[in-house]
Amino acid sequence: MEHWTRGPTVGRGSTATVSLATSSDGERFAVKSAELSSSALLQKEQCFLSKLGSPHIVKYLGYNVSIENNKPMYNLCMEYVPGGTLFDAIRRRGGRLEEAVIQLYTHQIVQGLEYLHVNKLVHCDIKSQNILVTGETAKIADLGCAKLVQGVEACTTISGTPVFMAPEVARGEEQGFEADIWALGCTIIEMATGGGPWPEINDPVSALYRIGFSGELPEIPSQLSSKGKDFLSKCLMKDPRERWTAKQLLDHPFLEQHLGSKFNTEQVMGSPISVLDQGLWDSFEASESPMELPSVEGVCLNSPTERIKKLIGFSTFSNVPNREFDENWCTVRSNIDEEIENFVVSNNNVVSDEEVFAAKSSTVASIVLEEIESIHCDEDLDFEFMISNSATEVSFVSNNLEIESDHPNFDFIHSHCFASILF
Ligand SMILES: Nc1ncnc2c1ncn2[C@@H]1O[C@H](COP(=O)(O)OP(=O)(O)OP(=O)(O)O)[C@@H](O)[C@H]1O
Repeated sequence: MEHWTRGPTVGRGSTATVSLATSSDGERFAVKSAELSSSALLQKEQCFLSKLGSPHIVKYLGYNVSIENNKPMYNLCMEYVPGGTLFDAIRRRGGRLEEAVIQLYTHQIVQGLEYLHVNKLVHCDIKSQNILVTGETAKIADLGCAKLVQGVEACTTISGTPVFMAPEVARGEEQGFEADIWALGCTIIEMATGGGPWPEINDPVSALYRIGFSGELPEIPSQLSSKGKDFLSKCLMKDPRERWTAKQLLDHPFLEQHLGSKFNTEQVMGSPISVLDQGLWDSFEASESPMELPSVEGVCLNSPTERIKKLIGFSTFSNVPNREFDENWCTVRSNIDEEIENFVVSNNNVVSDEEVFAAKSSTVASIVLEEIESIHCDEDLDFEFMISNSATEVSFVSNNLEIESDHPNFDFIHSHCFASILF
């Protein structure tokens, strides 16, 4: 993906802009771009997408770094899906989809989810705005919030969109595969009604309390067939252990029956319209558990992680840590033979007090560990974790979760980085 030309913008999210692009041999594709300095989520998405291959997940084509307007841009290239999002399609269709179309799209989303879950990935942000459609095809997109589940433990960091969160996620307990199934249920409600699962709630904090603690369930749309209602009820089981898995849902009679797909694709397609700019429906990424609730105005929230990400800034991404910048590096632990992945964070302007040090270590650790887990899930690899003595740079190489060191800030690193303690 070296030679291509950026075309018109086709979509904007909170973290990136998506453009239509043309390769040197005339192929059209989509490029999701963010400034390199703030592309951590996009890079994480690249790591996930590059490992996946399913007709129900948007297809990865490559990535590169370009310089545009004197700024380095990180570009994730993927197939272009001309119909836009399912959210757009619902609006174009007059605010609701007929059951044959709901069934068709649901079937494909469940197939995509089953594929992700078999690969130990939780999408964490299933909603109509993250499903791309074209004619009779639906594909899961936007893996920016996705997480790799290791072993039987569900993720304890929480991401996603408040109104689509499952009760256990809203309570900040865990976010496993079951949470994607709940969000699928909410997406079916969107398709059937044109609205969200909790139409009467209009702020994220109320949504989280209601979902997590009221014991209520979203209303099942009355116009759905009995099979459709039953399918939805299996997605919206309060107890995640009782919720059906994607694999089970694939055998549900709602997906088995062939309602036919003779709907007018013209109506579902058409040019994408802009998405609602509504905090309640926007995603946020990785607040720690126990969960910190979003601010009322806030979309992207005042979680400690977000605050600190902003504080430190991500100003360098390089295959070689910039150790010349600060000569006094401390290797916290290393058994490295070969460098596999490198992530460097630096900010010359930050005062290097203990708090900032801890914050930097923690932020980098959480991002990098997720990144690394996603890349090398089954391998035991060499690793290195280094900190400059002035605490202005942190460097990770490869993937070990343990730190053993006599470093004076070891306690900070250990407790703040690896025990998921809020700071
Ligand atoms: N492959 C694609 N083909 C066509 N349009 C796309 C494609 N990928 C994304 N888009 C458009 O770009 C928009 C933004 O993309 P995306 O949701 O991936 O960005 P984001 O910054 O991760 O969003 P979010 O705010 O949910 O984090 C989408 O809503 C969609 O309209």
